[in-house]
Amino acid sequence: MKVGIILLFRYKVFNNYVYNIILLCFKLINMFEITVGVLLLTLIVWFVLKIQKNGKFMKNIPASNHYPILGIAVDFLGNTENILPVLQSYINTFGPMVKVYVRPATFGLLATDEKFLEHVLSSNKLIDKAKPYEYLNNWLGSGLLTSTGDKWKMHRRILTPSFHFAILENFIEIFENNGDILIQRLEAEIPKNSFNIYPPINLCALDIICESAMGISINAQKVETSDYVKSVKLMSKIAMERTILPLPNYIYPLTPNYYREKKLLKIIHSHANKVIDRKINELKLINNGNAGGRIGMEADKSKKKFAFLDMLLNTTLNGVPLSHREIREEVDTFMFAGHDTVSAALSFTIFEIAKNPDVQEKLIKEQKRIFGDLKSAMPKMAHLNDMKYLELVIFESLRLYPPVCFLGRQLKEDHEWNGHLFPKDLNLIFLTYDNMRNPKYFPEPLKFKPERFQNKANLNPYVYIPFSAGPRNCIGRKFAMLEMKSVISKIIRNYELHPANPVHNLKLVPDIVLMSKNGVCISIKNRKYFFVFFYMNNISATSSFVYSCIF
Ligand code: HEM
Repeated sequence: MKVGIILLFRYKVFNNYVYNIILLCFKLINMFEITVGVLLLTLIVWFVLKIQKNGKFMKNIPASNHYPILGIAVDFLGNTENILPVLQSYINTFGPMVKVYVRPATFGLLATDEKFLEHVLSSNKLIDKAKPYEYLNNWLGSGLLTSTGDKWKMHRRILTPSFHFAILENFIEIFENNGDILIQRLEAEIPKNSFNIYPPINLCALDIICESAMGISINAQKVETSDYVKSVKLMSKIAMERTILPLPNYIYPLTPNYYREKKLLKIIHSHANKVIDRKINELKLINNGNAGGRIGMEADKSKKKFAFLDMLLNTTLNGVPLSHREIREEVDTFMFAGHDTVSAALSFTIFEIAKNPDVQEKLIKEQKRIFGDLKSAMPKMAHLNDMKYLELVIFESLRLYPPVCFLGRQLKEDHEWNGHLFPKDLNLIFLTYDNMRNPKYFPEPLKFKPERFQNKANLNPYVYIPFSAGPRNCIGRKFAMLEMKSVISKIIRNYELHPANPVHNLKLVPDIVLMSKNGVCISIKNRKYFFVFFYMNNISATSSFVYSCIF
């Protein structure tokens, strides 16, 4: 072709100018070919070296089936509904530790081995979160859930006192008041044979986290502006979709999810900013002596027991207050972690109570023992602590439907354990959902049996870990337990819970937090009360043991 062009030039078909342009094009094409060649060669060398290096590690650990380039992503078929069954099938087929190929020449380790879980989760060194947590970065930044190293340590130390017993005790009134609004809203559902309990509970949990931890009432249950709630759901879904199809970050901006995420983040961040601004204004008023004390903040400043957002706004590190961005990242983190997990746990627990009349009957006897016939009693901390059977019911629900189904860590250096050598950068995925359904520890694992928690022999602290374990366990676990007890106690004192008609089967999807794709449907009737007192002393004693094991 080149010769043809030279001949055309000779016979004056082209002038000099055109000839130079054509030659330049050829040079560019040559350069492009060389560059592509070099890149391909580098890729092949990288691939071979990586495979050789990988060969050193995890030699005796079986690998799941995988496909070229896409790895195990093909098994998920792009649908988050397939995540749990697919991962469980790997564990069932290959055992409690499985190598899973996530990208060409890059594998992760899927594990349910409780000894390995204990080794990693109890470590003060292995605290870095796995790569997929990065997909939350645009949303949660480096808040407590996603951060690591010194920043995480510092923030965990600052925030731990805001979940102190004395602070939580003040929150009970908030749980109760918002529970009352929920009870009123549920009245409209009485005539229905089936309704989804998740949305009203979700709004109630959002009101509770905003009013307690943030100290700001947003009245989500009354005004029903659920843009924030909807955006959180979609953001979680997007992050999970990115996890099962891990495209390189530079390709992400070419996908529709990138643009969806941008819109959602605007809504979510502006919600967090509004909460912070309102709080700052309120603090200014208080400092000017124009407002009284608030729930969630101890009157005596010297005791330094502030609720969460007061704590963040009052904190200085080396004399410098936290930046607005740092505060917003923590507000986003706690708002999400504090309402979505609890909404899931509450809905699934209520679903199971509705399905199991014997469990409901025992719960009611316990409520009557504590409150007599008082539907509208306002529980105090002592009452909530006394709800031992309800505690067992919540434990059992968290076992079957753990709002957080897996935990992830990344190794920052090569690591040896039990004769296995694990490479630096390896992502570890712990499928705790499967641990808590393991028949070895929980016979008849799919049955809802709260009494199983009376038997302490069943409780390996690294098998039953709905709130994780070790230094990175859930900071809000006591808050969550109290909130759930308060809300469930109120619901069952006011309503009889029944299964939906037609029967509703959950479709579980781990969109970061476990959800049911088709809702959590039940039906309710007004509860008719009879004056009966009942004592359940034996249940009280054993469940105290379970409680002390977990907390
Ligand atoms: C039933 C309710 C809840 C469940 C099942 C739950 C579960 C968990 C789990 C499993 C983790 C570890 C996550 C990981 O390692 O990736 C975690 C961490 C966390 N949770 Fe919860 N949680 C609940 C409620 C709450 C509440 C109410 C709050 C706040 C008020 C909260 C705030 C957090 C935070 C900030 C972290 C990160 C802690 C750290 O890394 O230091 N959670 N939670």
